[in-house]
Amino acid sequence: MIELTGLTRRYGRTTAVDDLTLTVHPGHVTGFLGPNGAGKSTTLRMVLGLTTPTSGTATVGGVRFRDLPRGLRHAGALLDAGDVHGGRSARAHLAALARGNGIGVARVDEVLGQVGLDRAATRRIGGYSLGMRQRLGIAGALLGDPPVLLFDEPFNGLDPEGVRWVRGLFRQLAAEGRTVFVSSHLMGEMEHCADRLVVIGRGRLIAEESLAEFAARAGQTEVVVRTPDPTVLVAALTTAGATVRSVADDALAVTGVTGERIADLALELRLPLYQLTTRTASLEEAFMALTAADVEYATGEDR
Ligand SMILES: Nc1ncnc2c1ncn2[C@@H]1O[C@H](COP(=O)(O)OP(=O)(O)OP(=O)(O)O)[C@@H](O)[C@H]1O
Repeated sequence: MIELTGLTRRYGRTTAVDDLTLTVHPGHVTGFLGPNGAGKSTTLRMVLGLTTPTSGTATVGGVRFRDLPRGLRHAGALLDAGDVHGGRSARAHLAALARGNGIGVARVDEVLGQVGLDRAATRRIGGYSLGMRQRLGIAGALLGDPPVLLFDEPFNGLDPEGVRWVRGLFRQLAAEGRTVFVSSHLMGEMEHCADRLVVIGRGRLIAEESLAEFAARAGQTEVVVRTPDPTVLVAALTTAGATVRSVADDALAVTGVTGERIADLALELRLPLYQLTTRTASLEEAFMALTAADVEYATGEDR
C-alpha cells in the first residue's frame, strides 16, 4: 500500500505537488493520470525518497521508503528507462542492482526471461531500442519481487505487442496482490489495464475512484441530429428539457432526451431529419474535459 498525506513539493514559485492525500491499494492497477507537468513524476520520486517533500509524507507499507533497508524488496520502480549505463549489458546492470539490494543473482535471469530479454541479456544496453529499455526498466522493478510497484509512463516507446504485454503483466502483478501504480498522460493507455484511477492537475487531486465509477460519471450520451431547420427543433427540444449545442449549420448535439424522443418531436413538427446518431463520450474525452483547466501548455483555441 502507498499512502500520501498532505504531500507537497514546491520549486521556487511552482507548486509541483499540492497537498495530495490518497491511498493506493494492493490488488489493483491504479492509473495515475494527469496532463504534462501535473506533478506525477515528482509524486513518484517522493514516494521513492528521491525527492524530499516540502511538507507532508509518503509511505510504502506504512514506512518511509528511505527508512527501508534493501529498498528494491519493498518497492520496485521504472522511472526513466533512459537512465542506465549504456556500456553495460542488461545482465551486468541487473546483477549490480541485485547485489546492492541483497538479492540473489539467480533472480536476474528470472526477470530477464519474464520481460522477454533473455536472448539480448549479454548485449550492451547502449544498442537497445526504447522498447527494450522499457522492458529492462520493468525487469529492474521486478527484481526484488516487491509488494509495491511504480511505473512512470511505462508505455512510452512500446509497439502494440509491447503495450499488450505490459497491460497483461500489470494485471497479473495486481492479481498476485501487489500494489501497482502506473502514471500516464493518456487515458487510452490506462482504460484497458487500470481498475482504479487517481487524476491530478497542477499538483492537486482531481479524482480518486474506480474506473467503473469514472466511466459511469463520464460516459454521457449525446445525440447528434441534422435537420434543415434547426431553429424550430431547438425550441421544441429546449421546451422538452434537452440541452442543445450547435455543432454545424444544420447539426445539433443534444443531451437530456433520447433519440426516440427527438424523432417523435421532429415528426410532430413535420421536420425532416437527415441524421440521428447516438454517441457516448469516450473516457479519453471525459478525462480531457476533467483536466482541461489544468493543462500546462494548451494548443489550439480552446483556452
Ligand atoms: N527539479 C525541478 N526543478 C524545478 N521544477 C521542477 C522540477 N521537477 C519538476 N518541476 C516542475 O514541477 C511541475 C511538475 O512536474 P512533473 O515532472 O512532476 O510532472 P508530470 O506530471 O510528471 O509531467 P510529465 O507528464 O510531463 O512528465 C512542472 O511544472 C515541472 O516543471
